[in-house]
Amino acid sequence: MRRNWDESNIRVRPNKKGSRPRTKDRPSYKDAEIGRIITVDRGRYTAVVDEGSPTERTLTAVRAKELRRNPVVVGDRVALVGDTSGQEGSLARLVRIEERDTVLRRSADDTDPYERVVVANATQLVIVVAAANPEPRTGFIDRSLVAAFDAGIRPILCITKTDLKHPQELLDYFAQADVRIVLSESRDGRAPSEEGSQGLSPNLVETISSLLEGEVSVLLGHSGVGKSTLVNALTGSTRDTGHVNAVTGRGRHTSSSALALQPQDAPADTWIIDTPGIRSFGLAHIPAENIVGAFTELAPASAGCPKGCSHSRTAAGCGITAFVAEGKAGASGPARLDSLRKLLGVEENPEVGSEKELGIVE
Ligand SMILES: Nc1nc2c(ncn2[C@@H]2O[C@H](COP(=O)(O)OP(=O)(O)OP(=O)(O)O)[C@@H](O)[C@H]2O)c(=O)[nH]1
Ligand SMILES: [Zn+2]
Repeated sequence: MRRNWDESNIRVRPNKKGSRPRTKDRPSYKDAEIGRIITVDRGRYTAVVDEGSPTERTLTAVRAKELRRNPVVVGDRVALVGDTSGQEGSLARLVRIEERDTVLRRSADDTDPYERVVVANATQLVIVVAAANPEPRTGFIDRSLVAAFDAGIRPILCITKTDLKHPQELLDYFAQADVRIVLSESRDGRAPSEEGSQGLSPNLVETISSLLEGEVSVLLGHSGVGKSTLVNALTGSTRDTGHVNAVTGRGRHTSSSALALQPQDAPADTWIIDTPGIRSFGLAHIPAENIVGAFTELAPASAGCPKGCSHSRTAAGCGITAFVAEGKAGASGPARLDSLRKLLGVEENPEVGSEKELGIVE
């Protein structure tokens, strides 16, 4: 059964005439201020109101009863009432979640379709992997691409540590796929955390910054790939203190699973959402056609499949299988199709098919 935590699941019962509920059931909160949620921490929400205006404030809020069980997540735009001064000790009341443009979701794993909203209103998913140390895993990247496709947000693959190794295999693997790839490396080939290292070059940081400008970008990556290095270079903050407008005074590693940061000198609508608690996406809630759809170079070939085709190795008349066999998906076609089958759960060889790398933590 598909269960949603999304607000779309909560329906307001129409009154007898079938019209909208009476006004008295729908407080309008005309004086409410609209803010963006930047952290969620044990029932306390941190929001920035009036982004980019001279009166920009970061404030703490608690949810109002009328929100019922609707989760409020990082990236949400919310209506706030009560004490919205943002002064120390002040507490606002969060009374409404504005309609979301996008919703990035995940399941706990690939079998339990119980899904959660990870981040709202993101426009890009930046998948960060290292060229080496740790070795990149295409399965993880493909899985993340599926999550982005399902959410309708643009994926960007950022390959770090290219000073250690040129990521030729990865570039070949994604040669036919519709995904933007950015390479990042430290200037002098030394780990940026090393004493005396020159870190990332200003040009590189500028290139990446321009990709993020005006976007709400979710950064996702395994531990050690250089995500903090990147976030720090982009936001001008230092590790563990990376923050926004220096107002909340909280470190990066709160118990929250995501945190929105604002790069220095970026337009007010530019946000980077770091996801320290999320290592990968379970895909159980995603329909098969969206898993196929994320494999952009293979998906069109599914038009030639019989109805309900599993796209497995033995599926009769599978258009994708034929497309790849004819070499039309390029040299990486067979490897991409193997990966697609794993994510679809139709890989006959369980040795290959088991994807036990999820390691999702909260
Ligand atoms: N050679 C090289 N090392 C890098 C590069 N980027 C990051 N590193 C090093 O890789 C190590 C991990 O980088 P972090 O930025 O802490 O990685 P992270 O992904 O944030 O890891 P967690 O904080 O564990 O989530 C550090 O020693 C960095 O200095 C790079 O481009 N080249
Ligand atoms: Zn097929």
